Amino acid sequence: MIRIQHLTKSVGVDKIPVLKGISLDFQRGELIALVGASGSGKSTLLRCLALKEKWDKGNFVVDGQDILKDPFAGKRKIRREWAYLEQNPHLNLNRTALKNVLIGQAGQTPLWRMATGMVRSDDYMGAMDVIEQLGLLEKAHQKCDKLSGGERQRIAISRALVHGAKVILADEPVVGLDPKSQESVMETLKQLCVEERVSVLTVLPLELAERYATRIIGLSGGEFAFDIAGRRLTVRERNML
Ligand SMILES: Nc1ncnc2c1ncn2[C@@H]1O[C@H](COP(=O)(O)OP(=O)(O)OP(=O)(O)O)[C@@H](O)[C@H]1O
Repeated sequence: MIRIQHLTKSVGVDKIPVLKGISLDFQRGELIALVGASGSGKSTLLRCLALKEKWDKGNFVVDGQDILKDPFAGKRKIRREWAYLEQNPHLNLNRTALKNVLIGQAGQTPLWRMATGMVRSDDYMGAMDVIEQLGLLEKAHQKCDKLSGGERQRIAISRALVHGAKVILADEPVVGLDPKSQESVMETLKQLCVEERVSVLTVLPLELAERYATRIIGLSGGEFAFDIAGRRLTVRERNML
């Protein structure tokens, strides 16, 4: 289980508070959508959870391990087991989809492997299995510059899974994609939650949140406005954002 308690974060020289005491528990297999107005703190929350931003205060416990108490061990666990997906995934466009999946990102892979691109044959089989599971088998040997936005996002998801992600943090993973690609990325994330018990915490537009998420959290001014499961938002909740 993942437990976040009283996460606070302020930014800039004036120490403007962006997250004001966020507390959240979540379990394996949940697909949680974060919704909220621009500037409400959604990206900052994901970046704090990915340990890409320093927390001002708060507790962060994952599978019983206190992540902030021993920052070295904590960072290692989060880097190994949590994947942070950005709107435009960082892929090496001159390499094939398969190579991108195999080689991984900084922090997941030894530097020599990133530089040389050398991989073991066992790893090939595992990566191809995941690529097939995500419906991209025929694209595996294509260079990433030939892939669509949705395919690139699914390659980034494959890469996260091959490198052992148990939790995926995704910041607007479908922004700029056509409706069909949006659907394929969202179906992929949903399938991972149901079948592989991966947890996904993602910033989404409201309509996709209502369609795909098992839980919707509304953020307003750095605080949770609501946290609902198994239903659509009421008019009152929509007005809170
Ligand atoms: N490093 C920083 N320095 C100054 N202000 C920052 C910094 N990082 C974030 N902010 C401010 O904090 C607030 C929250 O930003 P954040 O990116 O988390 O919002 P968001 O909800 O993800 O917005 P959007 O939907 O527009 O991406 C914004 O007002 C932003 O300008």
